[in-house]
Amino acid sequence: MAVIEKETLGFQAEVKQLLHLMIHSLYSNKEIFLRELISNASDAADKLRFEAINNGALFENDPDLKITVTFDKDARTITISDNGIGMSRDEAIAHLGTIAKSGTKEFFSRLSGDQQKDAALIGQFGVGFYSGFIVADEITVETRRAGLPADQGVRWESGGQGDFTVENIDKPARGTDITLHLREGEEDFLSSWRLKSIIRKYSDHISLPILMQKEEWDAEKKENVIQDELETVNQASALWTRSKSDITPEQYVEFYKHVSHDFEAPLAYTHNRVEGRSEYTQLLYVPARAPFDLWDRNKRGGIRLYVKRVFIMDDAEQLMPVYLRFVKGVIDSADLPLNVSREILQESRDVRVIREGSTKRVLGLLEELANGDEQEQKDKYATFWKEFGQVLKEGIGEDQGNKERIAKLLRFASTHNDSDAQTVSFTDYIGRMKEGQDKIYYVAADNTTAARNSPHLEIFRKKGVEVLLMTDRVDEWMLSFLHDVDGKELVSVAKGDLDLGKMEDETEKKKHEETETQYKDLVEKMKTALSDKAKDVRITFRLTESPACLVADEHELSSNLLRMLKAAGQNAPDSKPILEINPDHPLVQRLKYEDARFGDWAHILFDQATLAEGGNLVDPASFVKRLNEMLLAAK
Ligand SMILES: Nc1ncnc2c1ncn2[C@@H]1O[C@H](COP(=O)(O)OP(=O)(O)OP(=O)(O)O)[C@@H](O)[C@H]1O
Repeated sequence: MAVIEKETLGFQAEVKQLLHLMIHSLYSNKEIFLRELISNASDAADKLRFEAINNGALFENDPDLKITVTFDKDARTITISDNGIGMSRDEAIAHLGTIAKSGTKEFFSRLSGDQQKDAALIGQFGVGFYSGFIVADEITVETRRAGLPADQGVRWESGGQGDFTVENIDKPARGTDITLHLREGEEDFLSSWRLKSIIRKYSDHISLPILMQKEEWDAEKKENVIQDELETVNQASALWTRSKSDITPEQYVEFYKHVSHDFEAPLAYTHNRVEGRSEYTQLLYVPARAPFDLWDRNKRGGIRLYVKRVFIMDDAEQLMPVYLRFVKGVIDSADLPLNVSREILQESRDVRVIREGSTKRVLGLLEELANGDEQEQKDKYATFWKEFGQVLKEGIGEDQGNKERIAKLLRFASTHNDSDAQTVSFTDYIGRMKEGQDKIYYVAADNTTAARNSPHLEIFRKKGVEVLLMTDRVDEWMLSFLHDVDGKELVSVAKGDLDLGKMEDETEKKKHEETETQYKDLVEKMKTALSDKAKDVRITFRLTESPACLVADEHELSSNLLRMLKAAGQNAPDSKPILEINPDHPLVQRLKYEDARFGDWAHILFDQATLAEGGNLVDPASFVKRLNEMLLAAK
């Protein structure tokens, strides 16, 4: 091949920013660099094993995959070597000079300059290879991609400032050696004991052997790494294949960090082997924090698929439904063929069985937290709900089979308390239902303040009936799939004719009928005056303080949903609302005797009701003009 000279290239701007931030905010947790580099080495071995399924020659007669960690006190270096897939020149430039991760833009936009907060964000984003620069002021990577000839090795070097160099070298052994030239003051790491204890702490779960030199080496040994002088410092078996009783909680946590690239411990996990019709092992985790790309529904995989312990793919999205896209972990199938592709996964019956089983497992895990008696479980569920509740709601529409289980996991803000936190479940609500109440009431609005101030709530407040506040964007979409819970119909307080069922007694009903007759003429007159705005006008008993409110017809989209659709630039059908007026309000009573200005009054009532529920007026200027005229007329 044509010899390419050594070239100097600049880091992508984001890499420079990340490096700077990392060095300044992760110094209190320096040792994680080793975990990150070992994690990459292990991934590189997984990738080689996978590619070798169809091309055994890639093993180059060296099939025993391993990671070796050595150090040199005099040269002040630590080297992490693997005989995994390695990198070509182009790959080294792309992978070690840019960040090609989803959520990158979001991550940078959230940085605040506050070191503590940013350190947490970096941890969440994942630092990977670049974390080497926390302890090193120079990193040399020597690598050769499996299958390329020995003269196509690559040396990548950088001081972690603005640029790096790449040049071709001879590298007889495939794989990657990463040498860290330690910064002044970091000599602590040049100790066999220290390195071993870090590896045991963070990387014991790695399924390949991690070898370390037993003691300090003299010059001769350094020249030629002698295998006999190396010892394996980890258990070197895939964690999920071990029996639960042999795995410590710390090991579960570290394994999570390896598969998820998260710095924080997970909220909960479930590990089990399924035998019978379908045979697989699952180790699934619920993270404690939403990733930056949670809302990217295309980037949804957190599951690594293995077949009989051989890594097959990352992000195996077919193994989890979209609404559980935050779940991370490993699924190891004994039934799938090793050469399984994403296309085959899509059609496979085995995959369907695994997805159904895993979904049930995750829902079970969430139920354990949600229904747990201990405070720790309650706190964890609250965290889960805050981070992932909105995504879980998608499941109501997407997973008919588990709809009832998911509904029980939902949490809402409610008029039962003054908090905006979503803590009330349907079960809580049903347990507090009033005598004679047979429906679950909710109000949908843009935010909890608007929801609480909705005039539609007045009668509910008066009667002491709880109303759930639906303020998340997905709520109304979700509710179009959820009509009842435990046989109790879900009813919007702003839709259809108000039906309080048995909560209204006979005397009340009779009184209402009489009032309706009294107001018949007024209602007709208003219908004519507002024919271009309102679909209908009617008397209501749902208001106690406000003169009027708008409601949507039973089967039409609510005005809140229409507003959201329009704001999102979607085609929303133009449907007129129904105006309901409160016969007990002095303004409405006065209208009975109004003649000259009747039309103006009617319009003002209608516009007011629109404003009260957070809507926009079609013709605000006319509203203001009418209002001013009224104010002037009032002496
Ligand atoms: N030892 C290695 N062998 C082969 N390729 C490697 C090795 N280390 C890193 N790479 C390549 O460099 C890429 C970038 O690594 P880096 O650790 O920065 O990110 P990552 O592993 O993709 O994700 P994260 O930052 O979340 O750890 C890897 O995806 C991989 O392609």
